Amino acid sequence: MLSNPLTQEATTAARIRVTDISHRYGDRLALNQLSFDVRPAEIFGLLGPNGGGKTTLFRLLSTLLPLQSGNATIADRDLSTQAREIRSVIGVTFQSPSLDGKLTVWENLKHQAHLYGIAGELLRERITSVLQHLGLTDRKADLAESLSGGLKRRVEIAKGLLHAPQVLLLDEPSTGLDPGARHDLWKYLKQLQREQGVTILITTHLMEEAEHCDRLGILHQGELISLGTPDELRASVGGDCLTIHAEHPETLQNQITERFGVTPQQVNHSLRLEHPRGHEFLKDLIDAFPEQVTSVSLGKPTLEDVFIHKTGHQFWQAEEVE
Ligand SMILES: Nc1ncnc2c1ncn2[C@@H]1O[C@H](COP(=O)(O)OP(=O)(O)OP(=O)(O)O)[C@@H](O)[C@H]1O
Repeated sequence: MLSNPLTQEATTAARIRVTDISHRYGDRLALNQLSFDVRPAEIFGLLGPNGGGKTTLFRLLSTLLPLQSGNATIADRDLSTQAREIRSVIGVTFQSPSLDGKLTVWENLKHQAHLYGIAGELLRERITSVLQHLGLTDRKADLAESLSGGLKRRVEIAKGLLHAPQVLLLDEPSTGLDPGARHDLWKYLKQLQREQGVTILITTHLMEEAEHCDRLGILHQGELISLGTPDELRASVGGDCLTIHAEHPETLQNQITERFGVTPQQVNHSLRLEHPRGHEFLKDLIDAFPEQVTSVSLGKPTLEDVFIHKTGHQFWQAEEVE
């Protein structure tokens, strides 16, 4: 169905290249000098709390918003001068539903194919192929409105794949899906990547979704604050993470600094500390302040810890203050 991944590999090392992109809405700087590459057949996630700038970047890359500053290429086409060509090599799935509930799955796909000038035997071939790849063949005659949320999302993705794009852009693909449907969706995305060499860029504010990506860029207040594989990002946090609860966190923060020469971060109403040997430090901490410490948790760093490490905010707290 889709073009051969080997021929795609030959063209360039970056399937998407973003260089120094900034974007303003009036006085508000929504994106600040973003630069990153997405490699061929990679699943790349843009992770960030609401308001971080994901949707703005997504709209720029999907050619819905004109570039104000910086540049980008997708499959070697220039975003500012070749938007039409880019539209022919990308498939886009937006957050908002786009299916016509009164039409069948097949009819929804047929109308989408017509938009790309696909008709006749090719149309039948393409629809049959995407239905098969997305496990939808036995639902082709069902009305879209009768499908579960997970199946609808799959049909949305099928629409984006009809013209055999090299690059798939997915805005918050798991939002509103139950865990089973999320699991299925990821199975299909990985299959697309593996078998068809499709490059996939997703935006997400879900940590568990980010874990599925080959690499991640973490966006906070319009800036790319971290870039790497989930393992690399976690390794960037020094050692174990301790979260310490106390009745008077500020007082305890000062006492810990005086006693141990390290200053925990205050995050919400708790204290947070990274330590290379967390279990040993935990014991020393309890021995030193048995009355003040009400509870402590110790764990290996998570992506949430990466976010706190870089910003001093909890992920969800960052969403609320935006
Ligand atoms: N049309 C607009 N006019 C003014 N400000 C905007 C507009 N769209 C977005 N913004 C602002 O730009 C910043 C980035 O928004 P954006 O929607 O790109 O973030 P996001 O990470 O996608 O968040 P969400 O998941 O909530 O959509 C936010 O501060 C937002 O309020």
